[in-house]
Amino acid sequence: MRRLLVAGNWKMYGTRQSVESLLAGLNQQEWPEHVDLMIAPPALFIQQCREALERSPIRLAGQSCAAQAEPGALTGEISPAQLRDAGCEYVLVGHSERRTLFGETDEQVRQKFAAALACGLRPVLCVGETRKQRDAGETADIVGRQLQIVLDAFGVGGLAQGVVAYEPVWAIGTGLTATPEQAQEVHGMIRARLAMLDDEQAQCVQIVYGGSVKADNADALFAMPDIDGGLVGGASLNADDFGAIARAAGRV
Ligand SMILES: O=C[C@H](O)COP(=O)(O)O
Repeated sequence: MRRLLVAGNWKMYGTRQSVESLLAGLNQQEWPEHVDLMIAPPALFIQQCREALERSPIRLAGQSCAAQAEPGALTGEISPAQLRDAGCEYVLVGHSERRTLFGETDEQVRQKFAAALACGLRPVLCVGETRKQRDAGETADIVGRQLQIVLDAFGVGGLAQGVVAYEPVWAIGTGLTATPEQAQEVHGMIRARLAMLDDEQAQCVQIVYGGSVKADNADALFAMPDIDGGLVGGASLNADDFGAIARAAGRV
């Protein structure tokens, strides 16, 4: 039986003060047992989060990382080794905002996935199609290609050391959530694709959904057989909402 993961991606939001009050709110929540919890704050706040969440089940993640594990002259980058050293256990790779706004390629995503694994981090591989691609019936091809680049290098076993996050780009930050059925269709397709290569490992891979997950749609999404939790953006900036989403995962 797979555990569910509820992950918060704070993106480029927060000040020291707002983070302090968000962390205080998170520490007042009742967290469900048997659910993995993680937040990805801006790197500047990782230390602050680590200290405040010392006694919390919430684990930490980087929002991205450099494509190499070794130190180097890469101004502005953060290596996966540095994230690990700072107390992170996860790192997002290939978030659609990195792909579309910063031009990250599949090859760079593969390198980041590799570098994260080499440093003992669990990479969260983000995949998903745009509205235009969905309307053109290309969802399976796009998501399949984004997965394949990692599968070619590491197989299903390598992917199982991380997490897959299906995030339809058209549902991110738009309030337009994929219906549970739409999301399940893609999650099921991903699982089937992995199962063709290695059924045993495929059943172990956590596939989480991201795209306007809220307290009031989380139950329906998490009830789907191949939706193993959520990658939550906007709603993770409110401690009560994030807590409610985590408790929805606890009810599965
Ligand atoms: O990483 C999180 C996703 O981009 C979803 O963001 P959202 O919940 O604000 O739509």
